[in-house]
Amino acid sequence: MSQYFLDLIYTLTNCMSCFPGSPQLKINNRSFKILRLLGEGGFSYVYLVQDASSEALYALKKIRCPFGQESVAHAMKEVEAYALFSPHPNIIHSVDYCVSADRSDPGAKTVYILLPYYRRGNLQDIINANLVNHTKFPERRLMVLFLGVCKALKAMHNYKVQGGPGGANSLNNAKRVRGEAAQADHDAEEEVEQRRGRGQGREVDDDSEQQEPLMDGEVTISQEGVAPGEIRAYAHRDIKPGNIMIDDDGEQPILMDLGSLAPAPTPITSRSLALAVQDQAAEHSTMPYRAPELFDVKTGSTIDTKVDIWSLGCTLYACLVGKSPFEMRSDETGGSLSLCVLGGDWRFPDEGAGGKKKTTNQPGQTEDSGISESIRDVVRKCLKVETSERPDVDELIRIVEGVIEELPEDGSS
Ligand SMILES: Nc1ncnc2c1ncn2[C@@H]1O[C@H](COP(=O)(O)OP(=O)(O)OP(=O)(O)O)[C@@H](O)[C@H]1O
Repeated sequence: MSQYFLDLIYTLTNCMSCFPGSPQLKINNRSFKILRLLGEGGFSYVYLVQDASSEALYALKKIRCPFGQESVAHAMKEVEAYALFSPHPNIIHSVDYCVSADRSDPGAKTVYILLPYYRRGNLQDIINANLVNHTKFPERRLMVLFLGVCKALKAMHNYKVQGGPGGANSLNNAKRVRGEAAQADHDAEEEVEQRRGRGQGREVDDDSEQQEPLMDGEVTISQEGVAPGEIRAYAHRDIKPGNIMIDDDGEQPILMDLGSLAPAPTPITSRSLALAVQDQAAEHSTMPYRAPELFDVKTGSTIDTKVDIWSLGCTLYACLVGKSPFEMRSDETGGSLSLCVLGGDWRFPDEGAGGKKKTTNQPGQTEDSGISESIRDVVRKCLKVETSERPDVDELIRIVEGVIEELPEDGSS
């Protein structure tokens, strides 16, 4: 009960808007004006906010956790994930976070994550603009962006556990890296840490809460049992154009939405684990970009980082054509999307069965959607139903670098 009143007081004074309707909120001692809604997902809203003192713009992700500790722990895994790969030029990092109690429902919490704001939007926004304006990505620029996403994935797929005592604990890493990121604001940060020790922050800093025994099939970003310096691979599991922001320079992609991150490989040792992983994929991995092995998880199989390589193939295709290859195919055939994915049934718009170019009404002429053969090959390599036939991220990077080298400068062909 006393904890509830502590939460309530903290909430009223620190985290939520003080007056209903006021577009202001405070996060760990900093005031922000809410400017507008940027986007929303299943349990979250993302707002554009402005620091009241510095006027800097940020994106604020508000994750509702209506089911108490379990859903808070899930949101906290996303917080940890933002710190895990920081700093990386192609992976989003968080600026700050806090957990707040819900005034009307004591069991419910809200996790706020402050993120850098990317004003150019994401790859899906560019795809939409291309469809409306009948324009296309310049191929070289697209492949440079694609290479940046591959590099972000390399950091995840080849992640090395940080060294030092406690280095094998992801939450410790998260705190350490976050501390580094906040050096410029050291005094304020120190006060925030003290505040966390006293009030609402206790919830997020309590390691025991993060280390509860795992249920069969539960996925965490824990690094237990992996020595510092050893590889602890992670799969993003929700690669899609909407999760790739464009940096303000317009050149670099920024991989975001780390809520689906999961350790890899995951050996599927039981039927219940297979179903748990399948359910998790249904919840977190967007269907048209989801790998076939996540639609029908087989006992005895292993789910690994190749799920992201598949999603990369779908993402590249969507940038070239406007839609995921399987959305495209199921629209064409009227068949179910999952059957198209499981059967690897997709093609480029100017191709017929067996990858042969479609003929036009003009005798001897074939259709041409203007996509370079070398780029088509990258898509083909990623979209192999058999996981062992897909390249790993290192091989993919080599292939993409080769493609970029051979492509003419945009606008010069
Ligand atoms: N840092 C940011 N800068 C600018 N816009 C952002 C930022 N983060 C998120 N957005 C916008 O908010 C939308 C939703 O963000 P995000 O994908 O993190 O939420 P989600 O609830 O996890 O969504 P999903 O259901 O796709 O998993 C994004 O598609 C994007 O348009």
